[in-house]
Amino acid sequence: MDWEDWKPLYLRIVREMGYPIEGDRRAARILRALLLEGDEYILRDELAAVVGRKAYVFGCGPSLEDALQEFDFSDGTLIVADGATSALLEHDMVPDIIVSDLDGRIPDLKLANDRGAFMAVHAHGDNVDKLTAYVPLFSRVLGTTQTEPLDIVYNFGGFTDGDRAAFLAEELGAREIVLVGFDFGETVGRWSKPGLREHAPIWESKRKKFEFAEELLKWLEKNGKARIEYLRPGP
Ligand SMILES: Nc1ncnc2c1ncn2[C@@H]1O[C@H](COP(=O)(O)OP(=O)(O)OP(=O)(O)O)[C@@H](O)[C@H]1O
Ligand SMILES: Nc1nc2c(c(=O)[nH]1)N=C(CO)CN2
Ligand SMILES: [Mg+2]
Repeated sequence: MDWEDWKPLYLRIVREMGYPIEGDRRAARILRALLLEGDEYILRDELAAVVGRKAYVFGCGPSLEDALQEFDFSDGTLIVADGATSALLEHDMVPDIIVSDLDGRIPDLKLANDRGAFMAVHAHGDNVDKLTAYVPLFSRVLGTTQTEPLDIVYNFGGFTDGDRAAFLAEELGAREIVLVGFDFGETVGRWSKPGLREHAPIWESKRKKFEFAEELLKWLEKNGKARIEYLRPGP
């Protein structure tokens, strides 16, 4: 997605969420500097080579666990939103790509990365401390931003880790995107935050994030090239 197409959506998000744009810009510059320092960064084409025609994108909704038990995912690229990494590892699956703003369980992200997963690490105004602490731990890292892209820090569109993972899949060539554990609704899945032991009732800022994520996925369905479907486990 071009920055010019993304910009109006982004401006609405920051206005409604109350994020200072300069904070997001600064985070992108810091991520860029960390990537250049560490020399473990990758470019778009290297990540595109990992994405097949069919991609499963795993969110952290409460249905994730049942879906992992019920379905077979061997015919597509496995792209996880952040904490969903831990759920896949518990099912002896290693994601191909982790899309994260680094608020998942870092030891699990690191384990999956050591086992071959590529990282798409997102910079925003509220995760600079996490970027600084954890980016140097990882290999094969592609940087993303939600403001203007920089040379090695990309903006494929998308806001939350989940919908951003779908935008990344589309941009890197997937033409069938299957969303797993994308329940949204009133309950935040337990994989969403390292501190959560159980699924939790939604809180206000998360509700706003879910609203944008759903809207953006509808936008992608309408304007993207990929067919998007939701996979839901049986009752
Ligand atoms: N019910 C749900 N509970 C949790 N995540 C969900 C749910 N439904 C869909 N998702 C998707 O799964 C993703 C999980 O990622 P993660 O929990 O790290 O959130 P995030 O985008 O980093 O937001 P936050 O900054 O609030 O943690 C979300 O971004 C969201 O798009
Ligand atoms: N500034 C800012 N940007 C974000 C944030 C956040 O908390 N602050 N959370 C995100 C993950 O959903 C994506 N983008
Ligand atoms: Mg996250």
